[in-house]
Amino acid sequence: MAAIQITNVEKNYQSLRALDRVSLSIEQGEFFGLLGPNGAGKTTLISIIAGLNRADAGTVTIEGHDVVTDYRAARSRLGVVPQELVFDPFFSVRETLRMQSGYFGLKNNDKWIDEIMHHLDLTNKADANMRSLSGGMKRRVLVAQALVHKPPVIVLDEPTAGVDVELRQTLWKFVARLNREGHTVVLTTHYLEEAQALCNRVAMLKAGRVVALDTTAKLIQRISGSQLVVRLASGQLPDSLKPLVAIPDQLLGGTQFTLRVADYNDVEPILARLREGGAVIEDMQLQQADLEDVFLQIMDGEK
Ligand SMILES: Nc1ncnc2c1ncn2[C@@H]1O[C@H](COP(=O)(O)OP(=O)(O)OP(=O)(O)O)[C@@H](O)[C@H]1O
Repeated sequence: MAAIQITNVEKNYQSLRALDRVSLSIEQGEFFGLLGPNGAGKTTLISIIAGLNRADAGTVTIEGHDVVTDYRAARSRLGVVPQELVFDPFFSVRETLRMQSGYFGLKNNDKWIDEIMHHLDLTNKADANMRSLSGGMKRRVLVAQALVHKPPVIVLDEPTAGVDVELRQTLWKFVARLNREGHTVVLTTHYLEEAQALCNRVAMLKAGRVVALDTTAKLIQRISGSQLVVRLASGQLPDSLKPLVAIPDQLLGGTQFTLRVADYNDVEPILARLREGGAVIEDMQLQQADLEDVFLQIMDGEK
């Protein structure tokens, strides 16, 4: 049984099609990345998964339970870390987590609450009022809140947007551990190096449609070989090299170009052509392709 089964989900906001027949099957134990540029539909999809928003068509099930017709069973299997920070400012961290436990009918949950607070480095803030916490601390509580009922499926909507390196590391360590212990994790993020490091499989959304779905490794393999990034001090990229440009937007007038190369042997002829064309190189680097390159290519509609 899939952890999350999304079948032909559609969502319209007036004339805007935010989700266009999205189908995804996320298996139990996966660490799954949902990627896409601003406005692609990620948050809309997550809020439908969480039962906070209704699809116009299609279905979503969590471990077999429909999020609309079997809401309570679906919701109890799901922990959602939303993008926005919304709290009652008058409660302490511990009270907030106890209340959330109560919502799921859990009375004596302090042992697990203590454990979550420990892993998220919140223990010394347990009795602090929510309103006294910094934004990053509030975000930790948001994560803790999503986990109070030990949900088998955890969905994180941009949990590291604007948070410091320390929280990112604390958070990923904990989430990776939960994943190793068998929890399914679905993540949206704009930090593609994070997605690359953590997710075994990735879906890319663009304008409400799934435009790529594969293992992270296979997506990266789609970009064969390496990339030569050259920055020109003067001159222009000769026409003969333009077909090698991996990121078409760079042809719109920049001085930096990312060129596809199979291996080191390709580099010297490229440099020769640049010199013949009168270009002067300011800087160059040979890089392995990564998820960000794949993302840019797919979003540019090249592949
Ligand atoms: N309540 C709403 N009313 C009208 N349009 C909406 C509403 N919520 C979202 N949209 C639109 O639906 C589209 C998808 O938005 P969504 O927030 O799901 O994108 P996203 O991929 O999460 O973007 P981001 O990366 O910026 O968070 C956008 O064009 C957005 O403007």
